[in-house]
Amino acid sequence: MLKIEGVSYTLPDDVPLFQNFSMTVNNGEILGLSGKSGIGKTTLAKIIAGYLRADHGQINVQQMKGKSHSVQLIWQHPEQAVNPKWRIDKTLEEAGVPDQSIIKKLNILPEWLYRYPKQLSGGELQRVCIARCLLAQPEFIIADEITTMLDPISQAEIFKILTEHVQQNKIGLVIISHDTVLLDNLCHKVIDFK
Ligand SMILES: Nc1ncnc2c1ncn2[C@@H]1O[C@H](COP(=O)(O)OP(=O)(O)OP(=O)(O)O)[C@@H](O)[C@H]1O
Repeated sequence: MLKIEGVSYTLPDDVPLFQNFSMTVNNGEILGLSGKSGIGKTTLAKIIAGYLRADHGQINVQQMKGKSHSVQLIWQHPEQAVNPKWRIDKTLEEAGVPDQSIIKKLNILPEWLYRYPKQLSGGELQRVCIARCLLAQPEFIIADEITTMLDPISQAEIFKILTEHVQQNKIGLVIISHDTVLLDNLCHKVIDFK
């Protein structure tokens, strides 16, 4: 279980962004998080994944597998989430267990492995980032507007793969999106972050 309790965050210029936010994500649960632009969804995602520290409150992960990187964030902009000097094979090797079934499921072509990130399209690179996340065998995944650069068919494919994988592996998934229809279709529960 991932428990977020009473989390508050203040921006560097002393403006409070959000206060006393709580939510719980169970293993195998798919939870949607919507809310207007600039309200703080990405900031909350960074706090949950450990990239930012909250002013107050707690993030508790009750681990089933006891792994150190139990919460993984999939970023909105994949080109900002990878080392531009590493070829794709190195990025994937660093992630963890080299599970070829995940690479295949995400349609990552063998020829991509020897390229650098800028030699892939945004959508192709996002598939690599999703594979990297799954290879790390997280217990919880935060997917922050991960398909904004994809056409509707690719978007549906990506979410089908991701939601099937999390259900099969009892991973908790938080999908952050402005697309409330998408969230209603995919999630067990949707929270309006306001
Ligand atoms: N380092 C920073 N310094 C100052 N303000 C920041 C910083 N990072 C984010 N902000 C501000 O915090 C607010 C929340 O940003 P955040 O990216 O979390 O919003 P969001 O809800 O994810 O938005 P969107 O839906 O547009 O992606 C925004 O107004 C943004 O300008």
